[in-house]
Amino acid sequence: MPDSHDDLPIPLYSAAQVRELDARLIAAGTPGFELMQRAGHAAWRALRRRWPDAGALTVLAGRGNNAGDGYLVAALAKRAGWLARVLAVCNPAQLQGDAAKACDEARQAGVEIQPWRECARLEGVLVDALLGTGLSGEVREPYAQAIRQLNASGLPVMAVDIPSGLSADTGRALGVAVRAELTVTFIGLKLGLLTGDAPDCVGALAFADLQADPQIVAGLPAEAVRLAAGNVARLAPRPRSAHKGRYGHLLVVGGDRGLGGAALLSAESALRSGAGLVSLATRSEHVPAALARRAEVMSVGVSSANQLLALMERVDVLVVGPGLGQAAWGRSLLSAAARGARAQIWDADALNLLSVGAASVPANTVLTPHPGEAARLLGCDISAVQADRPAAVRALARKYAAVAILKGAGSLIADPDGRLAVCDHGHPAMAGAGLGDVLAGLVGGLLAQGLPPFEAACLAVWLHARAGERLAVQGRGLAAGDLFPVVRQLLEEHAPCLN
Ligand SMILES: NC(=O)C1=CN([C@@H]2O[C@H](COP(=O)(O)OP(=O)(O)OC[C@H]3O[C@@H](n4cnc5c(N)ncnc54)[C@H](OP(=O)(O)O)[C@@H]3O)[C@@H](O)[C@H]2O)[C@@H](O)CC1
Ligand SMILES: Nc1ncnc2c1ncn2[C@@H]1O[C@H](COP(=O)(O)OP(=O)(O)O)[C@@H](O)[C@H]1O
Ligand SMILES: [K+]
Repeated sequence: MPDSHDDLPIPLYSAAQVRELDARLIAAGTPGFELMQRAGHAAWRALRRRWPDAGALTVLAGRGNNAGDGYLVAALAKRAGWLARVLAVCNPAQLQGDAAKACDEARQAGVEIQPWRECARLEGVLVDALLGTGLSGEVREPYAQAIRQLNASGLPVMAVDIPSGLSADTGRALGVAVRAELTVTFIGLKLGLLTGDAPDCVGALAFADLQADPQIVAGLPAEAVRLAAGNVARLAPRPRSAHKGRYGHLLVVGGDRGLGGAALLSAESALRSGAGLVSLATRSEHVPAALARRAEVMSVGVSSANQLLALMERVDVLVVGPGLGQAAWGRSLLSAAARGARAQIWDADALNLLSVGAASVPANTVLTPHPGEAARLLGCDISAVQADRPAAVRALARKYAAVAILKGAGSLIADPDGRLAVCDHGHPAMAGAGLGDVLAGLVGGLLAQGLPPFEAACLAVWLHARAGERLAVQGRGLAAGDLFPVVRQLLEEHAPCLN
């Protein structure tokens, strides 16, 4: 399957940064209204490409420059012979600057402009030009009502720049947000288009650079990067003389009573990503099943911290937490693991124990919380994590001086130095048990093969999400273990084992 997001840029910006880009472009000689006209044209082109035969559109317009873009789309549609109407949530007499000019242009083109009412008739493709990057705070009335009406209409919706109500910084719906089928965004890709509530609001995402001078754009450091084939790390090809000792020895620690499968999934995932040697420290009663399922994994029963410490002497990387439980067994193994000077991945119950102070995080650790675990680690509730996922993952990385992966749609990876990456791949079919265990093993397998923690985390998240997408064509019911052959295949496509 081709990477359908390949045409999107890599850098991601906040709303303030996009405003700064606008200002720099204007200062360098491109008038604001010229940029708005380019935005109008880009949006109109995208709309016509997606709905060539619609023949009618209704623009819902607010009062800022986002509305200006919408008025210009209406003017272009009208001149192309479409039925084009604008429903104005803000009295056009109150529009200012470029937005007022755009409204005049729509009038001159013969566009019908009417005040928006709750009972207003909607027809054709709906163009959401209510709120753009100027949104601040929860959506107020009557905008909220207009958004609800648009969402309830059952008609196709194109969002201009960003679905109204969605925060360009966090991807959170500020009370309510438009659910678009297509979003056309301008100049810089906004971080909030890729995480949080965005996957349910943005629809297909198209990008238009508005012919912005690439040097001016490159002059502004981005807030984050979007993970893509071109910017995730590659494993080096293996020399013909390769031997397993060069690709790391990884030890998975976990699998208390009733939870044995989680640790085994992580171990198999590490094995399937190319780790040289994989061991599993688990409850003795799980060892026969582990050996039967994966004879390649050296499965050992451990009942004490000392046994684990002895095993740790021989390994390079630890994955601690899958199925670890929070009882005495898991606690003592976690505190033993925390004493080891090894690169580690802490997942699941290792994170839950960490949140209650049962251990402290060693250097070179990757934390892999889902939003519930992240909330416990940060001492807040899940809604606070989801309200600002970029801030939450950054806070975790800082608090624990570790690389942190905040999982869930639009997974984010942060390091303590402030690097931030976002993965807009993945699929809701991945919302099932064990997918996180596979990710933890994958990060570990890549660390074992020599990638640094942040690079290993980014590549693992990207491979995992891409594998989920490939499998999701078959629909729900994806079993975590289904990912192994697909991750292997993707890894080879991305970085072949041999030159
Ligand atoms: N040259 C350029 O810069 C280019 C910009 N471009 C376009 O401009 C867009 C940014 O335009 P912008 O900055 O005018 O803001 P925008 O999003 O239209 O809305 C601002 C208005 O919204 C209102 N409002 C705010 N919060 C609210 C709330 N919670 N609930 C309700 N209302 C709320 C607020 O109203 P007020 O509070 O003032 O009454 C304010 O007046 C950008 O997304 C892109 O589409 C392109 O044309 C390319 C060139
Ligand atoms: N809707 C979704 N879209 C994209 N990825 C998802 C979605 N739901 C779950 N995932 C991914 O699946 C994995 C689930 O991990 P986790 O919740 O820890 O599961 P478990 O603990 O059962 O292993 C994470 O990597 C997450 O990002
Ligand atoms: K909008």
